Amino acid sequence: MNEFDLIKTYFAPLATSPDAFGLEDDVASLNPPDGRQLIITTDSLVEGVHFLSEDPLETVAQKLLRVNISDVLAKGGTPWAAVLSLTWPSGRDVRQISSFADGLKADLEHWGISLMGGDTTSTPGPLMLGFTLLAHCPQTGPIRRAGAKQGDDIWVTGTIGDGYLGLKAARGELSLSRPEDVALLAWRYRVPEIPDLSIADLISNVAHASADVSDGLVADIDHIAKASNFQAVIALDDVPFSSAAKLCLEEKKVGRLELITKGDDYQTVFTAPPEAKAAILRASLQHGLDITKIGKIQSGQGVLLQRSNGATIPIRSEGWKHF
Ligand SMILES: Nc1ncnc2c1ncn2[C@@H]1O[C@H](COP(=O)(O)OP(=O)(O)OP(=O)(O)O)[C@@H](O)[C@H]1O
Ligand SMILES: Cc1ncc(C[n+]2csc(CCOP(=O)(O)O)c2C)c(N)n1
Ligand SMILES: [Mg+2]
Ligand SMILES: [Mg+2]
Ligand SMILES: [Mg+2]
Repeated sequence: MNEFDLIKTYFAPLATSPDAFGLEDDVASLNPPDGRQLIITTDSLVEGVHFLSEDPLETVAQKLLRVNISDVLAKGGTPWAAVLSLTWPSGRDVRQISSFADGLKADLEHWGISLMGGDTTSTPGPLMLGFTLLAHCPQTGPIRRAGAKQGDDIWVTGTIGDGYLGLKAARGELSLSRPEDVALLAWRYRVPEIPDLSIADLISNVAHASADVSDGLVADIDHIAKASNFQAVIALDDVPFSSAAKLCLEEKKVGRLELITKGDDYQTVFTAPPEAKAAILRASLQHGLDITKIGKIQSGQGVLLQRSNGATIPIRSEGWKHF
């Protein structure tokens, strides 16, 4: 199958918007929906850096979408259209593109995203995937990292640390008294859990500042603190962990500090004024969103960690850095 057959067979069916011209032209066109503002983000995945060579490509495709969708949701945006850049290793069986396309289709459909175009190349190096996601948000614009106010509560969706533990699990470096939890964690690494679409409206309606967690909970809260020129206090006892992560803590396979600093979570962390609490809990109940209050914004700089005895200590974590 040559490059053009491949695009026609696997990617053209994912171009559901007529403005993608069936992936048979030099460009696609876009008009944001009436009354909405266009937002754009891009994140790449590289074999051996973001996923393991032996990971099924169906899950790699889902991870590729989710690491991008998490940025958009955290800004109060609705995912809409996307561009895919595929750099295929010359030594990898091209038939694997079929599983990649299956994973892509599942998540594109789930999130209502049309593929608008892309690029296909080969390389003597590792598999590299670039994904650019276009989305729309209210005319008031995306919720920024800057904007947190003194007295805001800090909230986080889902649970923290499964991606980090899942990498150990996927590498065969984790054993637990419940082996099914090892398998579950490896799955979480390959297909990160991200909040439901309903988080976008909640963020738009109540958040002063917001970001997704990718580099690490502490580092990403620090981004908000820095951009907003305030200090964040995280109550360590309140950070939500999955039952598998709790088992890892009980069986001393990991420490809580590792879980909150290592990243690969893709949940949303946001700040909101205390009076928004009722609306947040209502949305959480109404949409089945899992949202936990984990801290406060106050005057000062950086991030403090509040221990069980109430004492606060500064915590510095740069999070994941490529160089
Ligand atoms: N090579 C680049 N060229 C232009 N802008 C870039 C480049 N790399 C990053 N940026 C921009 O820098 C800012 C921060 O990017 P970063 O990738 O750290 O954010 P993120 O996607 O939220 O985090 P993560 O990559 O860990 O998911 C964004 O505005 C991003 O568009
Ligand atoms: C094989 C393997 N080793 C390490 C990690 C951990 N990791 C890689 S990049 C990243 C931050 C987000 O990426 P970026 O900043 O590029 O968007 C994290 C936490 C992984 N996922 N897979
Ligand atoms: Mg990025
Ligand atoms: Mg990102
Ligand atoms: Mg981000």
